[in-house]
Order: sequence, then C-alpha cells, then structure tokens
Amino acid sequence: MVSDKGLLIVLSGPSGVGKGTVRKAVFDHQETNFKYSISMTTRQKREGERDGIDYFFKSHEEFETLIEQDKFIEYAEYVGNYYGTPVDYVKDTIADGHDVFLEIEVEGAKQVREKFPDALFIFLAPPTLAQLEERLIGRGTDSQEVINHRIKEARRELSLMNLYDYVVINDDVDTARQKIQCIVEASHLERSRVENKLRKLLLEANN
Ligand SMILES: Nc1ncnc2c1ncn2[C@@H]1O[C@H](COP(=O)(O)OP(=O)(O)OP(=O)(O)O)[C@@H](O)[C@H]1O
Ligand SMILES: Nc1nc2c(ncn2[C@@H]2O[C@H](COP(=O)(O)O)[C@@H](O)[C@H]2O)c(=O)[nH]1
Repeated sequence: MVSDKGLLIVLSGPSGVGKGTVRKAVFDHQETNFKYSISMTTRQKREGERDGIDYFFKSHEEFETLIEQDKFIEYAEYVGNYYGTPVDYVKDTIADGHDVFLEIEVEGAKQVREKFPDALFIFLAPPTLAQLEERLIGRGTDSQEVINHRIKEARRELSLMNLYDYVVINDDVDTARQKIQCIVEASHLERSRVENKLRKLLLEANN
C-alpha cells in the first residue's frame, strides 16, 4: 500500500514554454501539499537567480562526482550543461506524504519513468513554435545563439510529447494552471480508488 506516500509529478516541455510560470501559479493558487524539487545544474547563474532557490549551482567536477555517487534520480546534458534531480530530497519528501513537482526536460523524464512508473507525467506544450521563440526572446535571459539551440531541442522534445500521460497547451497561464490542478486531483482519486479495491481484495483473501 502506498496511500500515505505523495505523488511524483513530472512537468516537462521545451525551454521557455512556461513550466516555471505555471508551476508558480499552481503553488500560489491553493494551499497545496506540493513541494518543488530544486535541481542541480552546471549552468551559469542568471541575473536574479539564487543558489538553493532556483537551482543548486555546481561546477562540472562537482556534478560529475555527484553522478559517481549516485546522487541523482535522473540527470541529462542539455545545451552544454548538466541538469539533475537530487535523489534524497525526492525520496524523503514523497515518503513524508508530500506531492513532489519536477520540472525537467524529456531525457530526464524518460529516466524517471523507468524508476518511478507510478509517477504522473505532464507535458506542457506551446501554442506554436513561433510563440515559444517569442517567449524565450521576451524572457531576456539567453543569447540568440542559445535560443536557437533551445528551439532546435524544442522540435525534438515536441516530437516526444506522446510519451506523456497528459499534454497541456500553455496558451493562457491560468487555464494551464487549472488543467494541471485537475489532472493531479484526478490522479489522486484514481490512486485511492485502486488502493481501496486492493485493500478490499486483500481483506476478502484473508477471511
Ligand atoms: N501562457 C503564457 N503566455 C505568454 N507568455 C508566457 C506564458 N507562460 C509563460 N510565459 C512567459 O514565457 C517566458 C518563459 O517562461 P518560463 O521561464 O516559465 O519557461 P520555462 O518553461 O520554465 O523555461 P525553462 O525550461 O527554460 O526554465 C517567461 O517570460 C514567461 O513570463
Ligand atoms: N533533466 C533535467 N532537466 C532539467 C532539470 N532542471 C531543469 N531542467 C530543464 O533544463 C532546461 C533548461 O533549463 P534553464 O533553467 O537553463 O532554462 C529546461 O527544460 C528545464 O526544465 C533537471 O533536474 N533535470
């Protein structure tokens, strides 16, 4: 029985689609049981980003040592940098009964699927590629060269959205937020239903 455990929620989608924006809207909107797993990365800190809040910023060497020590649930190289999800935080937080949100790219999500088949996989898609590029430009955090590289990755990532349990189009932040909340709620209800059925079957088998 796993009913006292939290749900692992994986939110993927191309860079700039709005994963962070929508996730913050979900967290701000309701009293949640959600926790956000802060990733580790070797990417340079952007203006305004804080270590331990946006990411845990690591050197290349530090990250590779953590890989050797098996400290990640998943990790991937994306546009020249490593990104990874710390294993201890996720396992402990789920065990404490909290739902944990991961915001990760698709290669990492595939690794999570292998290790946590019961996790919930949601793909956030842009209305169009042109709007995705506009969002990346509008965010003002990356050079045009990096944006071009991210858009190239986005084409590949969009071709893999069928691997996810749900696809939500982020045309409007509040609508996307509501859809994600409904999906999470429905997943909890479904999990309770299956667990109740299992419990009943076990009771019957023991009598
Ligand atoms: N529905 C939307 N309509 C218009 N702009 C949006 C929408 N959602 C997010 N944005 C804007 O798009 C930009 C990228 O959003 P955000 O940083 O949340 O993307 P992300 O998917 O988390 O990116 P990354 O994966 O690179 O961290 C931001 O400037 C944000 O304000
Ligand atoms: N596989 C993982 N991908 C991650 C993780 N943390 C973030 N990301 C994804 O990387 C890209 C780029 O992020 P940015 O902050 O440089 O814009 C984006 O798609 C993120 O979702 C992680 O732990 N593992």
